[in-house]
Amino acid sequence: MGIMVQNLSKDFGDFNALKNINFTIEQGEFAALLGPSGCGKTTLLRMIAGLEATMAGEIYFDQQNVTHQSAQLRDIGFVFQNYALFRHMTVAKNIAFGLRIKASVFKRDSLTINRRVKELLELVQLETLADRYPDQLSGGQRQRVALARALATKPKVLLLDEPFSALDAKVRKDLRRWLRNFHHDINVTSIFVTHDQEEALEVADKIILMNQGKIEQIGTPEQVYKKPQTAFVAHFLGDVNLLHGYIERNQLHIGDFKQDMSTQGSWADQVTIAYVRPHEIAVFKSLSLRHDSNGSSGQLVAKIMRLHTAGPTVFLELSLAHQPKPIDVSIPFSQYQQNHFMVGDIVYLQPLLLNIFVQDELIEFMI
Ligand SMILES: Nc1ncnc2c1ncn2[C@@H]1O[C@H](COP(=O)(O)OP(=O)(O)OP(=O)(O)O)[C@@H](O)[C@H]1O
Repeated sequence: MGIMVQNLSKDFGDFNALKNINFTIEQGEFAALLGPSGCGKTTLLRMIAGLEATMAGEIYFDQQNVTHQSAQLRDIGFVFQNYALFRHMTVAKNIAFGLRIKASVFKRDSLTINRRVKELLELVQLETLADRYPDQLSGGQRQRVALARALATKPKVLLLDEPFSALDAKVRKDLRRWLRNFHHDINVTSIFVTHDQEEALEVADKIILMNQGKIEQIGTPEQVYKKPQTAFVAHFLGDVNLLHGYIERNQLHIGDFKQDMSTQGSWADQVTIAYVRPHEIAVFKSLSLRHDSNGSSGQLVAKIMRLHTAGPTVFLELSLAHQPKPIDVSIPFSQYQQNHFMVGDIVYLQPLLLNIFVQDELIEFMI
């Protein structure tokens, strides 16, 4: 089932928690609502579920307007942050719970219910744990039971509110990979709330990135990561370095690095801020005077202040002339070995991908 949200707003007293939210999620898509704490993700998810009243705007499931429909009628499976399993019930009984409640509606007898529970246990790969109680399970297993329970009645939409937040980092990582594959198999339209950018980038087909009750950007993980439309998105999605520069006569200058901007139009002379990710900077031991076909020339001169290796990657902290703060660059270990980089070395940098902003608006994107 596809979901469409139109002009949705929500106030709590004087506080404007959601401001004119618009997006669509296609049938079978896995969307992440991503943003910092307090940006309105849970409120939005609860409104889609029908657990929070809508003040302005509309919610459609396929073509049907469900804005004022009760949660029970929306045919939704919900997985919460904390597992919310019944402690006095076994895994199988927890999963069967929703089915038994709805048994009269679905005309299900015990045999049908047991068959469905078995099916769900297989789906979440917990067949052998049917008779355990929640206390006898790991956090990851409990969350899989919660997922099976949410899916028991074959909902058309699955909503997950920070489903992994109570788990430790390793289990969290394993479970999100598992969920990605699992979603691929079940193909239920799903929305997943998280404040963890890595999680959203790894799991979701589509990311809806929010900040202070508004949507900053919607796109695939690759689009939001590589083409952030606002400075907030660039900052929020992973490590970025900030480089101060200026445009003069249609040429961008950052230190000795220059980029011709005239192919993209005509630019007023102005100060700019460019964002570049640590792995999107090439590091050279000696100065190269080449002019690239994309109109860039020159390199940024930098000094290695610190370096440390972490498995296959080496992290360099570099200070640059005319830049107020040092920047971080990551390179493959093999390149570090070949070049014998050492603290105190002077090196030459070439940005491979720059996002340039003028007063928080993205004006240019290039490779
Ligand atoms: N019932 C309520 N009454 C008043 N304010 C509320 C209520 N529920 C949420 N808020 C406020 O609305 C804003 C959005 O809250 P929400 O829980 O949706 O954020 P969130 O992005 O899910 O945050 P988190 O990641 O911390 O869970 C917050 O500032 C919160 O304090």
